[in-house]
Amino acid sequence: MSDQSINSHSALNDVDDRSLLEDADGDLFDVEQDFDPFAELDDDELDAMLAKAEGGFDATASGVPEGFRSGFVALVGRPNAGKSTLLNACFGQKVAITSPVAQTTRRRMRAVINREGCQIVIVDTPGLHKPKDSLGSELNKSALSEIGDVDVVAFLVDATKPIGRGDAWVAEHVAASRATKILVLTKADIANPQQVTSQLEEARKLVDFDEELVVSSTEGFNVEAFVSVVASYLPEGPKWFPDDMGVDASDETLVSEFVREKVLLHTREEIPHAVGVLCDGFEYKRDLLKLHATIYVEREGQKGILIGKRGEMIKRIGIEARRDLERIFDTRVYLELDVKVKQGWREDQGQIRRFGYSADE
Ligand SMILES: Nc1nc2c(ncn2[C@@H]2O[C@H](COP(=O)(O)OP(=O)(O)OP(=O)(O)O)[C@@H](O)[C@H]2O)c(=O)[nH]1
Repeated sequence: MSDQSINSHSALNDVDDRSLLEDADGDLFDVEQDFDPFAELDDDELDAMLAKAEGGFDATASGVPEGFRSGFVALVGRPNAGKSTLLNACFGQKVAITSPVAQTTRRRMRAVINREGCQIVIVDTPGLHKPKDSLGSELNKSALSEIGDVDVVAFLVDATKPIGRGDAWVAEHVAASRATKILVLTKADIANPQQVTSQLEEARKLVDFDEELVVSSTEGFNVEAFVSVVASYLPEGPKWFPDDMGVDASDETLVSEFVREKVLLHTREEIPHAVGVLCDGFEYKRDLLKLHATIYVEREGQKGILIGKRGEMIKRIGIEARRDLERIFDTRVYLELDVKVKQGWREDQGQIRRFGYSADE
């Protein structure tokens, strides 16, 4: 479907739509966040997992080739280090949203990647930072909880930004982990050789790394090398997930995240941080996927900016989000957006949870 035909049908583009303009003080919706990593396993796989937990993995019994490796790697680092971009590059498709805005990632996302002889679950975490509100504390909690729970921790450091106190603080947590530690210097394509050398030297002072790699996720440089290095440190084990497992985000989560990414890309200053998105309508009608999402901001002024002059901003956000969603769901998409005000939601644990941004998700 062309933009023109979507334009002519979607209420998204109808800025006189009352729902876009009315004041909103209703409660947020509950989001379904019910990913159960074990729900997909059959009895044999569960048995193999239990055997492993009890101290032994029998490759023959589990049906995977001798020497097959599987496990979890967490990507951690400061906001903007390039964690989500590396996850997308390893996965081979954009599933985690990315933007130049710090703290883009608010939900831990796990993506299953399969390569010859191994299955790796890559865990993207929110950037670790000094929290300014309850939302920030939740994001840190979520990222830190992963460090203690995986086989490998990849500490991502931006090659172009001098290592500072923030990195040192992240490094303390990485150093304390019992997992294998890999230093990943990111954005090699825009760093000069001196930056790379000095960043590596500085990072080595922070943690005793088992391995180090310089990568460019956007250029695909050393992405497969990263996968191979991670795989070499994983324990022998079964395929925990079916090959087509993909990511642990629900369809509704992907919708709300891709809408939020477009908000981050097109707005400035406080708006990106004040925005929370919920997908509250998801319905297939023959070959059309009908979606509805509500964008929550904290103040009336922010709502006005988001809608824009004659609705141009919200229209742009909707068109770009729809394009991504058509690619992800491989079908035509009809997307409606509302903008509502929810004052002070970033200090409200209940709302943070309903958006799916809490550490317990
Ligand atoms: N040139 C270049 N830019 C990159 C590379 N990796 C990431 N970026 C850019 O850096 C910015 C931040 O990338 P993200 O992947 O969103 O960073 P993140 O660590 O997930 O950020 P948070 O969600 O804030 O924790 C985006 O604008 C990316 O396009 C790279 O290899 N090269």
